[in-house]
Amino acid sequence: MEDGVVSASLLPDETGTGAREDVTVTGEAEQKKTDALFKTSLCSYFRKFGSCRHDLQCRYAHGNDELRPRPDGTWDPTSLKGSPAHTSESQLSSKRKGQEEEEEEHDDDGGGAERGGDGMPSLRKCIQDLPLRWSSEDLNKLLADKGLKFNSSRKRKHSSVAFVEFECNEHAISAKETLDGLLLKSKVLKVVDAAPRFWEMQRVAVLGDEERLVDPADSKSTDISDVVTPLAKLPYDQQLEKKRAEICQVLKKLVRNVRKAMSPNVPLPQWVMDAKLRGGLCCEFDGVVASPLVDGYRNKCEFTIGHSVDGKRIVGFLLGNFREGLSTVMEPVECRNVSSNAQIYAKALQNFIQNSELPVWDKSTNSGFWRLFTVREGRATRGDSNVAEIMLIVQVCPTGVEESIKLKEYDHVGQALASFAVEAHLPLSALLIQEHLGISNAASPDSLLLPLSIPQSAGSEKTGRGSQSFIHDYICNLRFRISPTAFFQVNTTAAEKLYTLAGDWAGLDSHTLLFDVCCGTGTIGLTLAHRVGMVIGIEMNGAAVADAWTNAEINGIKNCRFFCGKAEDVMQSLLDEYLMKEEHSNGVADKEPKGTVEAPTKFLDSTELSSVQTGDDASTNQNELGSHPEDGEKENLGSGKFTSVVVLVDPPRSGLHPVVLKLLRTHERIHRLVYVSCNPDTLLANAVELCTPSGTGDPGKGAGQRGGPWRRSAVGLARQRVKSMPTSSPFSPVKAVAVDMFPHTPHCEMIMLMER
Ligand SMILES: C[S@@+](CC[C@H](N)C(=O)[O-])C[C@H]1O[C@@H](n2cnc3c(N)ncnc32)[C@H](O)[C@@H]1O
Repeated sequence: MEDGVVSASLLPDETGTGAREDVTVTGEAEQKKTDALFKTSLCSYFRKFGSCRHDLQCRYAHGNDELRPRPDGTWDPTSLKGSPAHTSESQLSSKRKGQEEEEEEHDDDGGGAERGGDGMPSLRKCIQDLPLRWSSEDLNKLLADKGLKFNSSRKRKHSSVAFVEFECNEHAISAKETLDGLLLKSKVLKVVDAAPRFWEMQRVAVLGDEERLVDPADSKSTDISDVVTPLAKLPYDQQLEKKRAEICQVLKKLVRNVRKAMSPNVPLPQWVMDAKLRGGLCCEFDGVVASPLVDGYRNKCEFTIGHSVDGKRIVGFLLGNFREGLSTVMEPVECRNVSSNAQIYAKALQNFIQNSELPVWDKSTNSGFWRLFTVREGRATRGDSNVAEIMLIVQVCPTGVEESIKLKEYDHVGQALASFAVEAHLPLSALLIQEHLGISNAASPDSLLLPLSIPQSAGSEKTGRGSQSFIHDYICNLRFRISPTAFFQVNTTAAEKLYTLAGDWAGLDSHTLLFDVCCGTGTIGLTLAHRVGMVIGIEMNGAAVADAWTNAEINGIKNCRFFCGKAEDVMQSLLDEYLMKEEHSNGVADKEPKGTVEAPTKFLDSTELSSVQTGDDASTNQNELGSHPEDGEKENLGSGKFTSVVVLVDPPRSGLHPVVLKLLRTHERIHRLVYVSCNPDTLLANAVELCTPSGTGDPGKGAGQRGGPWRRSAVGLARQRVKSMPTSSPFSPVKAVAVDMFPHTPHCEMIMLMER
């Protein structure tokens, strides 16, 4: 869900999949060594703490000695070797080398402003009133022109401030003397010490993909609400206007990037030629649909358990990204997107944990017990804003805790939360412990989930001792079961608007075969099932697939099939199977699509659920839970009645896999595509691959341009990849709309209809 930078818990995309990539696994060490990027970046843990548990097997360099150049000959820009100062002097004599070794030592012990403390001038300076258009490169040029030496600099476009770190007082003082008061483009520069907190926040803002710069002059910006909901201070209509302008830019960029990707001898598609008539946009844009609920709209919040600045145990949000040096957690007060129920439960758990003997997770040592707290809410009926069901998930790391102590603590926390629910008259339907041993709090969907019993008096729906492992919500008049790790849109009422629009644009009828790619619990496909011949849902999370089958059953929907697997692995065979069925008059396919498994349709109790979640072979589940119902019916559904195939994709923030893009491009039966996206940047990149006409030139050409792939933007990579796309008819963007699913944050969901 939302923002890697602020807190993993609040990113729009809640795939719940994948632990951090930078976690080194011993067994992979050899393979990593052959990786061209092995040891080409500095290890952040080693840099900060002087050691790293992966030791020699770490894929990242422990200090500048170990650092290797990148395949294009450049150095990690955060390293001394990659700093502009070093680069400009790297050809220097061996005398300089001795100095460099000294620098490395400083770098490895965490150096920086701390050494400038104790009354000494800070080594981290904030330069104010710089030109807004300047990037770091412009700033570096100024520093180099003035002969100033520095370790690193950060300047974002559209910000008037920059941060520069110096190696020693002498360099810092010299920079202040040279730059403070300097007249630059009719502004007088000001150089001040960067306060550690702002330094950290700036690092986070600069490295994140959000426009979330913090003005050091604004003391209020230490407020966690500024980090979690940075737009909250703007009136809502201005937030919508800001998002509208940003989406317009994306729509313009599609035109520019497709033009750029095309070779000059290929005629421009009509939609590109018509863009001028639309003010540069690639297609009609229907603006941004407002969220029906603007405050407290989130039905899911993930709270980090950690320490406040003064060492108090807190259940709240991280001030920034730990890798960027931030591990402070602040209470979620005044975060306008968080519901009151979530705030209340967070406080309740915080009270419990403050008295617990077990430690909270410490990111610097990767040890501790209490880690993350998730609150998920479901409404009683459609349109009803009353929350009827709440699921609480407490994530812990039980490593090193005696079994009996651990179980006692589970019991205690369960009792405490259940009693609190009764006292506070709050619903409590599901209460689970998630055991997770990884370094990052992002547990994989197959981590162990233990349902705790909820006493009779707690909870509004489930009574008696025992616990269910799911909650329910309503979208477009349908009831949905939601498992702990399954994705469900966090703003339910806005999701209804999104799904309705997507369905209206898809041009559906009873002869349509609808593919719902990345279907989660089946929400989109099931809400549109009555308008099509058949829905095929594809989803990689097994628990979500089980939910989707159950949701079809709860709502009496019979024309939907859901498959568990990665779209890139299973979509081709599903298209083959279901379209082949249509071609064969008996409509029966002999084989299941390769690598796919239809999930069980039966309701799962918590034991069965955890067998799905612990990654047991889903076919075993199918066998254990009985044969697939409606087998006979399934054979009839495809028999020659589909006159159109529509694909609706709703991928995670990273967008669609190249295999899926190629399949969409090359499958001759797919003429209409509805792309639902929570990340306009990846939609843009994917649309470049889908919409650029074939014949764009030599695939090898340009491969070496602008450094290696790690230096290119997603859209730059897409322009490159489109050159190897097999000759095929391109899609044209037809119309786009955005739906504001995330008021007060910079995020926005959008839909683009593409046809050919
Ligand atoms: C943005 S959510 C959309 C879910 C659903 N359409 C909804 O609105 O509730 C993306 C979903 O894609 C799934 N997913 C991520 N990568 C996938 C892949 N490669 N193949 C299939 N599903 C994937 C995630 O598990 C998640 O459920």
